[in-house]
Amino acid sequence: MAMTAIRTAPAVRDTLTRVVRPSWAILGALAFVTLLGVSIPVRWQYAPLVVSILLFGLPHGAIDHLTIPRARTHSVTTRSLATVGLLYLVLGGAFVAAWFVAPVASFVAFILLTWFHWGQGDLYVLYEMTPKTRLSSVHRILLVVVHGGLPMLVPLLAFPRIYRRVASLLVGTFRPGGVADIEWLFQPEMRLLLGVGFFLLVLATLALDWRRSRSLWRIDAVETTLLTVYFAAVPPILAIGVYFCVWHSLRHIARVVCLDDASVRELAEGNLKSPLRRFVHDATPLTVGALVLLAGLAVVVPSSPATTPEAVGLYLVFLAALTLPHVVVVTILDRVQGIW
Ligand SMILES: CC1=C(/C=C/C(C)=C/C=C/C(C)=C/C=C/C=C(C)/C=C/C=C(C)/C=C/C2=C(C)CCCC2(C)C)C(C)(C)CCC1
Ligand SMILES: [Fe+2]
Repeated sequence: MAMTAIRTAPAVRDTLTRVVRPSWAILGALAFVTLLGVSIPVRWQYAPLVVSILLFGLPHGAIDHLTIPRARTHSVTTRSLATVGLLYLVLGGAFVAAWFVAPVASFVAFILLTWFHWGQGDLYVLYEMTPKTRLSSVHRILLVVVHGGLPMLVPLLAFPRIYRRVASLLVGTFRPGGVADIEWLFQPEMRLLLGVGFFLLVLATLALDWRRSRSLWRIDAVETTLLTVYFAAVPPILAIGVYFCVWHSLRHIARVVCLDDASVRELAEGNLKSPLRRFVHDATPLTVGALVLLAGLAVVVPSSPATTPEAVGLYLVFLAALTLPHVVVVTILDRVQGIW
């Protein structure tokens, strides 16, 4: 069985620790106040997703065109830029077309793709935080399945009605009432089956962690428990919005910032400003480019959004289209960095 361990500079690990700890604190605090009975008005629950358009969320993918050359320490050329542009055009365009033709299947594909992608993001962080640990491929796959499954599956188990409403919003933009095709997914028997199966996978993963490395086990147990409680307690639209910004996107931004040697040096000296300024400089043009495309999508969909939930639904469809090429870039990055 293939075993992998990646090499990590201590400065990279320190940078990741700096973003991992606040993400634990923020999600933990939100879960805690929710469990105390504090409820956030529904209108405000959309705020983190709206904020993610400019902060963390959209920008985290807006440097995809620079990521692979940097990871390979090659220079960025017109050809490398054109390749990423074409990747986005073909895969992103195909996914948008798929929403028009088969909205229900596209929704399910979006959930499964996000499941993989958010899991792969966490796998990288676990590797970096425990750099001498070698993991079998089965163990890596289980970590991806569990970490991606926590945000995608726990809300389905805990808040099936809201999950269904979001599904209906996304699918309904293209085919009103189409969500009826996946009614079975929200039934108690199905959720019980998925919940039990997932719980067994969590136990198997933690058992493998324990055998392989106590520090991996500690971090994984903390993250798994935290994310389970968080997604079981916090209303899903709010929970996913905050997670997307301060967990997934922030970790990815830290990862790509650390591909730049000058930034790593500055971070080691405690200089956070310059690497951050460079990131904003690199990510701004294509964040703006993506916003223009989002505005274009709002015009061509069959029912243009008229309310905040509908606008957020359309933004999620847009993210789905960006996710496919983004996942290809991150998967190549995983390969270059020796995760797979
Ligand atoms: C480079 C480039 C560009 C840009 C790009 C970008 C900017 C990217 C980004 C990317 C991104 C930014 C991505 C993202 C992703 C995201 C995601 C993946 C999400 C998901 C989510 C979900 C799936 C959710 C859902 C839900 C809710 C919300 C609630 C309830 C429950 C549920 C779960 C259903 C352009 C095109 C301009 C051009 C070409 C090149
Ligand atoms: Fe991502």
